[in-house]
Amino acid sequence: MIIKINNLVKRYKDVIALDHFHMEVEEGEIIGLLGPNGSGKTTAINCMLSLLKYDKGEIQLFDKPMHPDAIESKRMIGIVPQEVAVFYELTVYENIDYFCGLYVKDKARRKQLVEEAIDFVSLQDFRKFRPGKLSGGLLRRLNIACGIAHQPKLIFMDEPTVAVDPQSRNSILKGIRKLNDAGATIIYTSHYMEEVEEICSRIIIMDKGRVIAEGSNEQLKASITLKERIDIEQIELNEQQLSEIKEIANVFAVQYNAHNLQVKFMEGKHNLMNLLDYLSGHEISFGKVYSQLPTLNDVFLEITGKQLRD
Ligand SMILES: Nc1ncnc2c1ncn2[C@@H]1O[C@H](COP(=O)(O)OP(=O)(O)OP(=O)(O)O)[C@@H](O)[C@H]1O
Repeated sequence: MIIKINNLVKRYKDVIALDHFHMEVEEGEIIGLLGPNGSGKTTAINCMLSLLKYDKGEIQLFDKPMHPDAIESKRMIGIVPQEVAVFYELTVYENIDYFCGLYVKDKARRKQLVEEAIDFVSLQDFRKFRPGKLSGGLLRRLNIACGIAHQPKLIFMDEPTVAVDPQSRNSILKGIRKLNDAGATIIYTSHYMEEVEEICSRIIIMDKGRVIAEGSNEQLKASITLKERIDIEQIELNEQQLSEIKEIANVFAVQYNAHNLQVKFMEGKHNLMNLLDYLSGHEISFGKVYSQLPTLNDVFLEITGKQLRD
């Protein structure tokens, strides 16, 4: 087991940042830690890395208890922090070389690793640039190169795509898959559900310091009642029509305001057809119609009653 966490509790005075948090990670997984701002993702990572003291619980990395002096374990870990953490007076090459040098003392080996990291994040043309001259997306890529140059087995990435342009974001996500293909286990925190859906083999959803659901993207979506959501714009309905729509097969929730209708369906077939049949049978006119499958936001909403993102 690469990570095993039991009953982790972390308080900041009155705030419970982690409330009996648990997590188990096997080699080769890409785990998505998904939760709204303040749900405890960064605190969980910082506790795992022994950067933060915690009040209660056990943390094992690589089957050994984790503590601040666990040098052997730390050598096998790469960290890409949320805030870009590089030296502005060093060049791209020197930054990566510095971070790699914390773990790899052999100069020839390090040179090779630094070159590989530069290739990996496609910063070949910028190796002599200082960070101040790089765009936001390139800086993020440098941040990643600094975290992974020593070829760690376990990589923590804390919101690596915040504030990057779509092109850099795609290249970061592609890079994460490549690292995983090369054997790294990855813990990826985000509040962007689309990214987590795209790259994670398993997703752990957090709220208020607790794990509220976990599983693959498909398992999580299968676990909720909602299976299809139909939105209809520019529609005029009276109370009676609304209660009749509630009686259509598989409907379990109906919302209507400002001439917009949203109908939620549980498992079943022909939902759109049944709804449109009802509307045409009652000569009700309407504008655009959208049918959507559930998202991870729906999973979060059904469990907590609130949106994943504000
Ligand atoms: N140094 C600190 N002092 C006091 N409270 C803190 C501190 N760091 C975090 N918290 C609180 O702990 C809770 C968890 O915060 P944390 O940063 O771990 O969440 P997060 O899920 O990583 O959020 P974000 O997506 O915004 O980074 C929040 O209520 C936060 O306000």
